[in-house]
Amino acid sequence: MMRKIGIGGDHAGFEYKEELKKILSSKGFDVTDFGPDSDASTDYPDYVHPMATAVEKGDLELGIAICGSGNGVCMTVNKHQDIRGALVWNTELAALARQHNNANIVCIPSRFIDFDLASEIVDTFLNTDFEGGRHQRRVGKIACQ
Ligand SMILES: O=C(CO)[C@H](O)[C@H](O)[C@H](O)COP(=O)(O)O
Repeated sequence: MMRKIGIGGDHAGFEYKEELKKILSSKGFDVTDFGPDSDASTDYPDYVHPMATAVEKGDLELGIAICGSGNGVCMTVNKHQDIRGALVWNTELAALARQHNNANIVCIPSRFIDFDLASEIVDTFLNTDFEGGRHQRRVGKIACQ
């Protein structure tokens, strides 16, 4: 079965989003693009809130959020109760975000890493499993009651 992935961000993430979509589709992922549809200046919450909702509902397995620093999209998606968004700038952090934190959205700072690294980060994130065990206990304690 095709894995369902979301992608979204803002104007600063637009170019990376377009290239990542092509790569992911060619690898057989079912990619939903939440926008924006151009590099015109825009506001990342308008695109990544809907993506976070889709991940929360289970309509998508994982999400990719891209803005200039990665912080804006990360702050936004982490407002959702069942989202664990991780700001990631190398492949080791991408693996740890999945292995230890069961992150379900990777947040990428397009203005601070080159595209090849962003693509490697996404590949690592999508292909690393949560380890569970002691990490499950900790992840279970993240949510506010
Ligand atoms: O929200 C951000 C900072 O956390 C993102 O990096 C945005 O992409 C950035 O703020 C956009 O900046 P711009 O000057 O409006 O292009």
